[in-house]
Amino acid sequence: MSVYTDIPYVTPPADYQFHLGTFLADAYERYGPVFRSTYFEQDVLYMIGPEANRFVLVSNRQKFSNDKGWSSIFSVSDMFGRGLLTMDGTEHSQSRKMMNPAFTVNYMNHYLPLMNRVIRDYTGYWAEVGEIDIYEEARKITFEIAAQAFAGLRSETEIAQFRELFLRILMTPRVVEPDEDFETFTREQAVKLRQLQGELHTLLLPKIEERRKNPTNDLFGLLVQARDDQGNAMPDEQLTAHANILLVAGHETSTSFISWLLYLLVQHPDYLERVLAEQDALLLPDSEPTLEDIKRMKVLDNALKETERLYPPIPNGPRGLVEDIEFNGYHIPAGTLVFYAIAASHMIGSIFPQPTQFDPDRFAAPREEDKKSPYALVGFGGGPRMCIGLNFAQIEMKALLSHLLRRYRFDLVPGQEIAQFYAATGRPLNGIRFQVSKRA
Ligand code: HEM
Repeated sequence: MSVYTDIPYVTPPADYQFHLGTFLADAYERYGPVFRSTYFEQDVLYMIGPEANRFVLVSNRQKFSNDKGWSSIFSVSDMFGRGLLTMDGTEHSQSRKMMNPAFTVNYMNHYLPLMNRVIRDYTGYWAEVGEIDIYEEARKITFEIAAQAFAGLRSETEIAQFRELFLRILMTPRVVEPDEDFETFTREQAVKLRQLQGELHTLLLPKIEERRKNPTNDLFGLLVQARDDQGNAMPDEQLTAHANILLVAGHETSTSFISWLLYLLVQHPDYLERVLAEQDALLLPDSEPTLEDIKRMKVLDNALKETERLYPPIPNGPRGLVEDIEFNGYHIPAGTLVFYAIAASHMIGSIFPQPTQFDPDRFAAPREEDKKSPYALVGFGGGPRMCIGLNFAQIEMKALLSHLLRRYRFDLVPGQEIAQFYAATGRPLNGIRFQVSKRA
């Protein structure tokens, strides 16, 4: 058994945040499924490929802490409190059990009318505007849907206030403190953050009170009524932290995903034709998709999977190791910061041939490349901690694309520099601009 320091160290190129997946997949070909590197000036251990993903997400998952991953490198708990993404152990499994019923496919019938309404309100005028940045526009839509669905906010003023507070929290810069070797918040910033969190909490408290008096069956209502195995309700702080984390995890990721999905379809007109044929067969031009329609959109489904593979909004799943492990002949000590590498796993040529090519049919029978290698496609994570918002996100994205593609024609505005940039999440760095006209 080799020791930790024997694990190869791979120096990232200066522009690695622009081609994280291919850079790491090349290193995987040279060094195998485990190597050390640096991300955001912090030492990390990459674990790559289906076996590594299964090891982290399923077979040895108790030895990996989400909180020591997400909160140590990206300060998620400092910014938004402890929600599902950053909990561990029993605290996590109890909360997840309480929330699961609000995220099943069939429960999506509760959210679909809201999604359709927000989509229609925000996109109805696009042909008149003529040019849009899909990243900017999709963010407005996903934020509004998430604020209404997860935090019960209704009025424009409340949602605007909420968005403003969120942005101020997300924009609080982290620095490298003299006594630390990684980025963190200064004491002053920590005080400011607590104040902003207090304001978020104050905004949500009346929503909690309303739901205590008059139970509702939206997600926030279900959380307010939920009881753990001992019959205890969640404290207010816990309820707001959950709502905040759902909003953070839920809108940024979908915004980036929608932008790349539209971009890829417009760049591949032959496949777009097939998506349009499917839409026209299922729906009239002005009708709104039902859950049953959405479940039947198989051609669009495969385009979603290919977008997940090529542009996963979360490039790595960070974990703090809480027990020593042995992996691939190495002894890895507790305390190591591990990334299970999502974007890189998707670029392994022996699993996904010609991995940089857009080819949604790789997911159709008989090829089904993802099914032949379980845990190779992990854009939504995997195992018991797989993204709880998977159904919500997929239905929201398919409803939006269905709405847009049946009504509009999209052409890329020429001369733009289009690039994916990865930090904690990925996004098209300069947005993606389209000319929009009514579909003939
Ligand atoms: C395209 C959209 C989305 C993508 C690509 C995505 C991706 C992911 C990934 C990769 C994970 C696992 C992270 C890890 O293992 O460390 C995750 C977890 C999570 N996601 Fe999503 N997500 C999306 C949408 C959403 C939505 C809409 C919600 C809102 C409900 C959401 C809420 C969460 C939560 C709460 C977790 C933590 C689950 C747990 O640990 O039990 N996500 N997501």
